[in-house]
Amino acid sequence: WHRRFKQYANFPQLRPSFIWGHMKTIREFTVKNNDRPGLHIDWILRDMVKAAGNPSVLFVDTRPASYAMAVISSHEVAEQLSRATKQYPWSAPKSPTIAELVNLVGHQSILSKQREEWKSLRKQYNPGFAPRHLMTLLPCIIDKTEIFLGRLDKLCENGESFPLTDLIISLTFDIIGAVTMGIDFDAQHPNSSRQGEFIRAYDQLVQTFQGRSNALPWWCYPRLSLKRFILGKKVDSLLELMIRQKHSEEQPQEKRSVLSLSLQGHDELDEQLLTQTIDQVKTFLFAGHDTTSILLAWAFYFLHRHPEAQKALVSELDTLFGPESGASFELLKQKLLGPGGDELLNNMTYTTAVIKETLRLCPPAGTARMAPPGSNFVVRTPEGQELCLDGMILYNCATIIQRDPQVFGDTADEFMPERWLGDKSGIMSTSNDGDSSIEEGRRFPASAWRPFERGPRNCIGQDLATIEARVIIAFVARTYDFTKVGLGELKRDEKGAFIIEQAGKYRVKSKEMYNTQQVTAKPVDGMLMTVKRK
Ligand code: HEM
Repeated sequence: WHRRFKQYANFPQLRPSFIWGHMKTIREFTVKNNDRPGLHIDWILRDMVKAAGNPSVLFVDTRPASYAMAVISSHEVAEQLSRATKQYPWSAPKSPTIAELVNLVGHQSILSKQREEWKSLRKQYNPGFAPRHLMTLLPCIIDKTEIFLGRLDKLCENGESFPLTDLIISLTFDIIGAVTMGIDFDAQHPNSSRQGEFIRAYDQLVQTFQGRSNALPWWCYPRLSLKRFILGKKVDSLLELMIRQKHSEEQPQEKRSVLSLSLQGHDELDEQLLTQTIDQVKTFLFAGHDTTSILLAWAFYFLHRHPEAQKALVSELDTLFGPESGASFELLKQKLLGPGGDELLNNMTYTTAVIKETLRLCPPAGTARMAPPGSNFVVRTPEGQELCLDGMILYNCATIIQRDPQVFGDTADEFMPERWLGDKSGIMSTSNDGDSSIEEGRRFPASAWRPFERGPRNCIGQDLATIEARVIIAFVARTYDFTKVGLGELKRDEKGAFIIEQAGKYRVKSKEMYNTQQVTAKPVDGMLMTVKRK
């Protein structure tokens, strides 16, 4: 109890219980939100931070079930964790809670490795994410998008509602499968029972994470953990077969795929290389499809809800690609793959602002770090307090940070892509490490937008994700109209028209959409929609 009531006693916090720390508080705040079952932990933490008077660091004690935690809700403090420092040249160490994902990403994953081991992996895979190389992936992205459009057309014909996130997950999985391994997983096969064994096993594995907090240890749910373990092993053995096959091919075509980069320079595929490769491939497959699909599902919902944003987006696409390309897949494909295609993509400023604003409001992922006990890792809060974070899990809560009214003003909770338009310095850039001030050409401090996190351990796939998102939006936004069904459905007046409320958005019929936890933050009902051709 010394630790509970002495070590972190000076930290801003809600009143802890003698035995359960803040576990009971979390439960109380969860119950207060029981009209939103399965609500993502970020929203519970947001309420707790508000109740504590909005401190930039909130102490949340989840011992004995897990660790003591510092919830970071200020971009200035978040930046002190993610930047390179003398003490931590590659930013503060990753949190041990990442071990919960071991069946999904493996023990050797680039996500969890530290120091030199991580650095050499990052160096190994960087060439696969260089901007010039990414542009060579455009034909593949477009081919897979064509299959997706075919699936949307079928849904237009039958008028049935469907979870948009699932449909996009199959698309982004097909893309990342091709990019990572040079393999066509055919995840978009219309008949799911005829999909390959790998896709089915993988899907079952991901399902075991539904509705679970990643912060609790495996022994809190032993049966589920066993199921995860078995499915994880099955996925590994299927990947092993594919990797062996690729290794035996004389000349891999995709020289910069994650798989080729893993095997480069190795004639022998020994056990160590095999395990290492399986783990990296698994990591990229997961990190590379799930988050991007969440981004797109929310982006289409926001556009459905915000008619002015939808109009501005369509107008940009018409201006850049020509209005006739809105109804013709081939024409748009030619423009994107023809000379100047990359420039057109780069000029999709409004589309990029839509992506940026979606990721601000609904960040699919975040980062958790840990300051080892005795490391004397001290941060300075904007309030001028110095806090030693030793022994704590440090959670940069992007959902809170990116909705900070001190940065984004009264409209912090509103979807307003325009807010990014005056921002001249590299609209998606997360590379100016360590800077939490407002530099020239920016309207907001760079560190206040961190869906890909920042610093040396920022997301390696961020440019790929935004290229994918731009291409998919370009093909979809002028051809299809999505309509939300169920939660977050829009209200109509007696003439059947949607009703505008303040901030230029349509009013919802009853309850707002929200995110739930499934490793990442996913729309609770999978974003149930119907779709029509315009
Ligand atoms: C909208 C899409 C995406 C979002 C929001 C996102 C977000 C993030 C975040 C927050 C991190 C830091 C995680 C941590 O510190 O634990 C991260 C790391 C990572 N992401 Fe992404 N990501 C996206 C897309 C992708 C894609 C497309 C790929 C792969 C092709 C990818 C691969 C990775 C990898 C390998 C890391 C670990 C990097 C390292 O530690 O060096 N991500 N991502």
